[in-house]
Amino acid sequence: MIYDDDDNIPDRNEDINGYEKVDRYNPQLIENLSGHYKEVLKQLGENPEREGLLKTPERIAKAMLYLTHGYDLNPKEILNSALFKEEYSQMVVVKDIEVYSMCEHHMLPFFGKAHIAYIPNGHVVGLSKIPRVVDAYARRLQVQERLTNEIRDCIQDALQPVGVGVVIECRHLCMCMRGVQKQNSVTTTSAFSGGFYHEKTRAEFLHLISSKLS
Ligand SMILES: Nc1nc2c(ncn2[C@@H]2O[C@H](COP(=O)(O)OP(=O)(O)OP(=O)(O)O)[C@@H](O)[C@H]2O)c(=O)[nH]1
Ligand SMILES: [Zn+2]
Repeated sequence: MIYDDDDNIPDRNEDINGYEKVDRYNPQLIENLSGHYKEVLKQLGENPEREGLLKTPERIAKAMLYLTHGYDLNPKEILNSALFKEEYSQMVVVKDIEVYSMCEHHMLPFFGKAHIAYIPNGHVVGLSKIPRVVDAYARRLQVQERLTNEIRDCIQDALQPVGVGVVIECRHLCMCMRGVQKQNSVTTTSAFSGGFYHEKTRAEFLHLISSKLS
């Protein structure tokens, strides 16, 4: 069933991140989106009534809602929920964090790894919260550069550490399976703050993320 106008579409208002808030798990929203995806299948030359495709519009709707659920999350709150007073003043590095995001230009996936470091300034954060922040920003329509900066800024704001370093390496499917069709190109972006502008600190970070656990 397709809704032509605002009938039955869940209330929208601005969320904490300044985006329009949707009631992501509302069955009405899923039904509404499914109707649109059924139409997309038709327009692509498919027959949405054939057996294999009967549940596909609903599956796409649910998948897309999941792939954009980062809009519902407040990354700064995630970090603030697990700050611990601790006099550790060396670099903390969490590396090889899987990233799955979607480019905002083609809505195709880009994926790879994020490496995050910070130097505490009286507080450390629960380690799991760092990948959670990566996900909260990655599970939105993104460009890799903005994703990188947003993670840096969020950690800097919430922890007020001596500095933050973020390196992200991704493959963009919009460059592999269409367009320029370069299967092996990897894009690396980085963002730093505070102490990470110092050459030695940055070198230590880059060394730590390149070393492998044996
Ligand atoms: N900077 C940046 N560009 C991205 C990212 N993801 C996709 N893009 C690029 O966004 C650009 C959009 O360019 P357009 O020329 O408007 O789109 P297009 O005709 O589909 O471009 P092609 O991909 O070259 O075929 C492309 O060059 C993509 O490679 C990203 O995370 N960061
Ligand atoms: Zn793209």
